[in-house]
Amino acid sequence: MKKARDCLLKTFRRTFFTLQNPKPQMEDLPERYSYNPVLIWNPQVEEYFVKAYGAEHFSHISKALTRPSCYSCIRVNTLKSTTDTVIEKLSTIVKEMGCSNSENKTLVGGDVDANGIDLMQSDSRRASMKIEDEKKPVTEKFQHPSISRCQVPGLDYVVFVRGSGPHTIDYGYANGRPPKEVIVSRKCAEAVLRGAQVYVPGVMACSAHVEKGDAVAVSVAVEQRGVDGGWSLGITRGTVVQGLPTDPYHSERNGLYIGQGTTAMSRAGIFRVSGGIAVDMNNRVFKLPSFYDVLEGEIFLQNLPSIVTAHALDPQKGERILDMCAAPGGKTTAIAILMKDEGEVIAADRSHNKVMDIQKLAAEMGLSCIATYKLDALKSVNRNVDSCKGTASVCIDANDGVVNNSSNSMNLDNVEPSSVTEVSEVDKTKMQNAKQKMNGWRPRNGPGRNQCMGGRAENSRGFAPNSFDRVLLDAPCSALGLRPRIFAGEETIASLRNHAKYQRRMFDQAVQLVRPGGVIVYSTCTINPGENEALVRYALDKYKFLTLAPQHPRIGGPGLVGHFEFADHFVEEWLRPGEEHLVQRFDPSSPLDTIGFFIAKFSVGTKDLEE
Ligand SMILES: C[S@@+](CC[C@H](N)C(=O)[O-])C[C@H]1O[C@@H](n2cnc3c(N)ncnc32)[C@H](O)[C@@H]1O
Repeated sequence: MKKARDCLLKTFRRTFFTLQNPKPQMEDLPERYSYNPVLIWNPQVEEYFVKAYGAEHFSHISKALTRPSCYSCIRVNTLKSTTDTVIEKLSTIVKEMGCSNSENKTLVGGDVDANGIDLMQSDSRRASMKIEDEKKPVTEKFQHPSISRCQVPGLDYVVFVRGSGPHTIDYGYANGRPPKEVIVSRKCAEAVLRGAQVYVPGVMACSAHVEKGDAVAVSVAVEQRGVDGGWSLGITRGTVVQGLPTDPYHSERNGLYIGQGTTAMSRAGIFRVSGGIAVDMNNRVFKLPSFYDVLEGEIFLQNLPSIVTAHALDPQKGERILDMCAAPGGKTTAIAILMKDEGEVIAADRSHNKVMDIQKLAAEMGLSCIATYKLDALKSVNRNVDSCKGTASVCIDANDGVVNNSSNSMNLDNVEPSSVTEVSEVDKTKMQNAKQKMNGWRPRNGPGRNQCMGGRAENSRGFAPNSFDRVLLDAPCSALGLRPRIFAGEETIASLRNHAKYQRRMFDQAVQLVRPGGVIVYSTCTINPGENEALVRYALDKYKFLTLAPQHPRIGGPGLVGHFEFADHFVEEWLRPGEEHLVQRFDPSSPLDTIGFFIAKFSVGTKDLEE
């Protein structure tokens, strides 16, 4: 009887186990061990975007968002170097990295953008360059084939380095034996797809018996809808992966393998230590050369649309420019370089640490026309300094501990006597407090690294109305244009509308700060028309003295014309016919292969007639 029961149990276990853990079919494997994600959206947001773009176009955008651009875009600091020199230096670096030309060519998208502009030198041009090799200048001879100069007029200081992908990777699945695995968080995976390594905090789960030096297949666990309707990651950090369907998120991780790497520590180490590289990614689905920490001060890695934004602002030498949401300073430094470091670029941001980042970048790039301030963009206007061209601010200088009230700490020589703000008793007390605080901090902070403000960011209390020639509002946004993105479910219609409200309030401040005859440029890195075209509609309808201005260069596509009616009957108005060609919309699914981005440029007419 017992024998029969044992036998039955055995059969049951075998059957049950097989059902639970079906042997993977060989034909299923390429699909499982690949990178082919489907972006998850909130259903109402998806419906809204399908209405805006059409179903087919939106599915292309969704797909493009899951992948990184096929090239790195590098802006040369023309005040410190030349494009030729940078191309030569990068060629040496890329050669040392061992990137072969054939690899770099494989899956790179088209070179020609929607407007027919050849962004990079075409293959035929490269081929003819080889024939002409003897006659070429020295730089071109040393130019690596994956490196090219931007062909857009005015952007010849922009350099592209091609990457490649998606590559099919053999993860070593053999005879029903799955490879050792590491599962990482989504944020970690997105960084890896951009070229980063897997760091310890990003590892969620790992196979048993993983030792340092093991080859592992790296996949990503993406948030899933919970019973409460919210999104969560249902993996306890440290979970053991067995390569079986009983593993957490086993089926959900089909097609979410981002590459193979070598563990830099054992499984026990990964979950014991708090930092460091966990997996050295040496076989990636997307291969993009990483230029982190390379040619510091000479180059800046920046998305092409961000570079174009600085051009759209068209800053002129000697002008006073405000960058309202400036950190980490990519566009601020691009603007300062276009002004040949002559004039005044005020870079403000809400976050103290981020302001420090701008200072550091400006110092690295050797730019002295940039003054940084900690300031909430929603409180940028200070009517109490209306005769003043500067800012009412509490200046804290870590180098000498002196705390003063200044109108322009960067360049007092340029400030007219009438613009120096009088110091009230309240301000004096505040400054005294700040000074005491500062003295307490000084020993810890040491001397500052920035040429003007030392180790602390200066607090601004706002700027006088009409005190800037040009204002850039590169607004905080839903960032739904950033790539690569593996998950987009967190944004709802309500959260998208909140971003739009916040941006309108900031824009209202920008309008007050720019002088009549000046320029405002508004930009976002989102594909959401509510934060783009709808902001333009709001601006043009509310401020009759604003007009859309043409932008140069213009390499993005047209904006969206029309409107959308939400379930609560709120109607969101976009552009009107004729306006679409005055804005630039960078579509991630276009051959330009950039992030999703939007730029609008406004000319400011005579305000007093309309106000
Ligand atoms: C899109 S990023 C700016 C990127 C920057 N322009 C660049 O090119 O490097 C938006 C910035 O807005 C800042 N921010 C968000 N809310 C703000 C506010 N109320 N006032 C000022 N800055 C704000 C964030 O800290 C963030 O650095």
